[in-house]
Amino acid sequence: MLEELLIFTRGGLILWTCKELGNALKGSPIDTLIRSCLLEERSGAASYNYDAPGAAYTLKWAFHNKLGLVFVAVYQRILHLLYVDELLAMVKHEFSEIYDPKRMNYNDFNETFRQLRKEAEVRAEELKKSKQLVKPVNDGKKLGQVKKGGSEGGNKKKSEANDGGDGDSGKSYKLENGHSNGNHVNIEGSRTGFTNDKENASCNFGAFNVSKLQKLRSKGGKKTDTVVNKGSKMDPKKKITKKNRVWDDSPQESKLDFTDPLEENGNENIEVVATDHGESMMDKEEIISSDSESEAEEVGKESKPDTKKKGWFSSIFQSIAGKANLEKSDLEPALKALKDRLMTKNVAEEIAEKLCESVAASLEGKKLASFTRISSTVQAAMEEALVRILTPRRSIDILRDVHAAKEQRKPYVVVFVGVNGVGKSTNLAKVAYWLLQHKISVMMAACDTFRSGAVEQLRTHARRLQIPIFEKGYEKDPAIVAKEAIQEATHSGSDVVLVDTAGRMQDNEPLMRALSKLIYLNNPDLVLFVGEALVGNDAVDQLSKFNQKLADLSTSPNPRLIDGILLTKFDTIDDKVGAALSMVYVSGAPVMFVGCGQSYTDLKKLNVKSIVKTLLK
Ligand SMILES: Nc1nc2c(ncn2[C@@H]2O[C@H](COP(=O)(O)OP(=O)(O)OP(=O)(O)O)[C@@H](O)[C@H]2O)c(=O)[nH]1
Repeated sequence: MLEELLIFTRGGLILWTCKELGNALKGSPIDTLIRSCLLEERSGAASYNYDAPGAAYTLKWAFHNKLGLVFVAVYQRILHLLYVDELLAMVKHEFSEIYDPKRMNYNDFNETFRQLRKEAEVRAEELKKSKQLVKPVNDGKKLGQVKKGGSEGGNKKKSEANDGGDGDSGKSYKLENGHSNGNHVNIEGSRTGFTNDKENASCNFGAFNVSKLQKLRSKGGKKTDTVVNKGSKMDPKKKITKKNRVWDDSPQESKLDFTDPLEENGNENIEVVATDHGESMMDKEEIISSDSESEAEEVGKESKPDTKKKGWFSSIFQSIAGKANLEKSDLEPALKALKDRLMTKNVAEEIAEKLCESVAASLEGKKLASFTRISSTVQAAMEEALVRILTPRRSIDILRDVHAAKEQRKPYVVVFVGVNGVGKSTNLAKVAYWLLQHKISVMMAACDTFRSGAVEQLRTHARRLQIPIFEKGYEKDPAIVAKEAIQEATHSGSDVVLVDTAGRMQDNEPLMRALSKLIYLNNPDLVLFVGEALVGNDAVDQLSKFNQKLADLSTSPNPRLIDGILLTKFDTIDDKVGAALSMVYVSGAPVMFVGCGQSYTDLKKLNVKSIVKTLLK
């Protein structure tokens, strides 16, 4: 049986909810759907599963993009209700007929809904009996015309008035009419406002199971639910060919700098480095604009419309110039091109696909007056989505947290994890250097007791930086070494312990188990995943499996997962910046540092604006 049907605006106002349905919902499935799925550019998924204690729900949704409305149905997963998609389409159609942005009370919709539900149930029953295949309903135009047989377009004036409604995002969802949740849901339009809630929810996205990780990340727990997804399969053999990769130290003429100096008010050394890099960055930016001037102008808010020849986007939309409303078929070619473009920038295929599905879902049915507006609207929607994903949902201010730990007389502990050779030790040393510049005392803990030479490598960094190192040689349990290092740091009054760990492949179960133990035993303040910016689809595999293994192999009921990402070798990737997007999308963890060279000062912050611009170029 259907548990809930809710209609709200994209701005967050609940317009109508069915009071007759079922019992009060357990947990907060709708809040979680919005936070974990709709606002994270995962709305292209077919459905969303939510587990609360004593209940397992499936949620389905439909958008009326032109009117800025969202329709969500919730039902018990066990029931496999066949009519929900049809019912949503019918409700969408009928409600759009009576919707008025100025109107607040829709009690008269109760009776309409009752009829629609009855009709949908009867149809589903008939189909079941006759074993016919359920035909998809297109926006309720064929079915459920309980009153008059209008269409979405029948509400022109109202929809125009509401066209800008999307900008309202950021208000709260006020649950009215005694909605069963009985609470207010704060939906921030920007990820910066999100808290890191622990929830039993997830979204499944094809083979690499993003949703599971999403759930694990937010809950910090083990598998609870899955989401049905029509989605595509990721072919692990399919690799993106990378061109012009440079491995040596020589600066590359055409490479880009997508980073910000680590600290605006940083120390002299970092500022000097930043200044040097700033100059070269300007050069590089100039190279980009002269390479593809017309395309670059289409990207971002600074772009000037229609001053140059039409780019790839424009040509794709030529066939639908002048269309009043965007339909899925209109969007498909453009989104296919967008997906390919993202993949050329090293975005993992699965991520590119999901993003395009989400953008399509947000644009379908939107009223677009002219060719130019179609182009810019699609581009703007993708740009917004990318910014939203890359902008950290919560700030992790290491310096502030270090001082807070200091006040409690305990060291702040960071564990560096990742696959082999990505630059863990080198970038650990860079972070140590950065902390020293902020007058924070640092101790290194040599917990790579596996690879020969690893301890000596770290010792060299410690000597150069003149900081203490805690080491116990090789073949020791790294979890115990880390524990002793933290005890030592507590005694000696070190502010921070940076724990180096052995590189390990995400599928290496014994080593992953050892890492899980290290994290469980020492409960670090920050688990930093060090990953190369050079990877494409592998980025997803590495990060998702690290998270998965940390969750599965932990003995704790609330396992710790990756808190942040340190992206290395950014100086070698030219404009193939997609790994940053893939990693953040798949883990939800922010990129906290970017390694962009082999000296201690080569550590920066990610410049989201620059990355987005490059991804869309
Ligand atoms: N160009 C460039 N090279 C880097 C960067 N960070 C690290 N490297 C180089 O990458 C190589 C591997 O670095 P390590 O720090 O030894 O990597 P690791 O992850 O500790 O290696 P394992 O302990 O074997 O897993 C070294 O040659 C580093 O100089 C970076 O940001 N840019």
